[in-house]
Amino acid sequence: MSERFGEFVEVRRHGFVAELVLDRPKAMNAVSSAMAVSVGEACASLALDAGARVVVVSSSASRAFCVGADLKERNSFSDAELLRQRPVTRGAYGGVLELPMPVIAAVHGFALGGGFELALACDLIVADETAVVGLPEVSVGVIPGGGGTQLLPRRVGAARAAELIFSARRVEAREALEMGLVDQVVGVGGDREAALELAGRIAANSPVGLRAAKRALRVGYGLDLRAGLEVEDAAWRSVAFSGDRAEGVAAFNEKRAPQWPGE
Ligand SMILES: CCCCCCCCCCCCC[C@H](O)CC(=O)SCCNC(=O)CCNC(=O)[C@H](O)C(C)(C)COP(=O)(O)OP(=O)(O)OC[C@H]1O[C@@H](n2cnc3c(N)ncnc32)[C@H](O)[C@@H]1OP(=O)(O)O
Repeated sequence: MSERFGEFVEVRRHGFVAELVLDRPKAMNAVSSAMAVSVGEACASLALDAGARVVVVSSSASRAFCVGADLKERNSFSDAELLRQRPVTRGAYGGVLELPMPVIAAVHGFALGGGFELALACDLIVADETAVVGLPEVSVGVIPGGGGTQLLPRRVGAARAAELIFSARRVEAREALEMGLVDQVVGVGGDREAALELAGRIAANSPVGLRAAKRALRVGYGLDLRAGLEVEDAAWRSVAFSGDRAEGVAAFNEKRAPQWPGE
């Protein structure tokens, strides 16, 4: 089953895994205003989809995951149009970042600028050997505006994030893995399959638990330990009396696979 969101985004279902496909291959998924709107709409729909336990963000473009903001479109923008477009693209990136379930980016080819920021907004990044990532914005006179200045240091530390953003350099797959910019590197063309396989393994777990664990990880990160432990306690209490917990414990004791109620 699949659903289109505008011309450039498709959502496909694989059981409890939803795949959000960036589908503007002729422009290497350059993020135009229309595409940003569609990404935001698709995320708003997925956020309310209890059957989507895990989301994979993939690309139909052969050479790229996403090459960032559409510089051709932006070249035609007046200052007013650029400012008007900002909340639209914030909606797209915020939509990915705020998805309540685990999100995995499947990256091959170029993931640059806003394209890498979309991947950084995901929880995990699976790349193939062709992946080339980076935040080159200062080389075109801007700065990472899709969360990169905040998300990259959380992945690789302040100094490495500074080096990558200041130098605007691209990083190929193997070095990206060593630096922690991506979490897995697979053979050429294997990123989507590997991401869907990982998503399937994660989706076999409690959907209630997965969403609570993501909340604790996201909200607690960056807090001091005491405040972080309070966030974890609140997340624990949100699942302590859930149907999923009851089912999980019963299934373990009855030596059978759980059938998660998802509530
Ligand atoms: C996380 C939640 C928080 C929310 C906070 C707020 C959110 C706000 C959201 C803002 C959006 C993000 C903004 C972002 O930070 C800013 C940017 O992304 S700036 C752009 C960054 N990207 C780049 O700099 C990449 C530019 N492209 C290249 O470097 C090269 O094209 C390439 C990708 C390395 C490929 O090089 P080549 O193989 O040599 O091929 P070509 O260069 O000839 O390109 C082929 C063809 O594609 C066109 N193209 C490539 N990139 C873009 C692009 N970014 N936009 C538009 N078009 C692009 C290129 O022009 C060629 O076209 P042709 O000449 O064939 O017509």
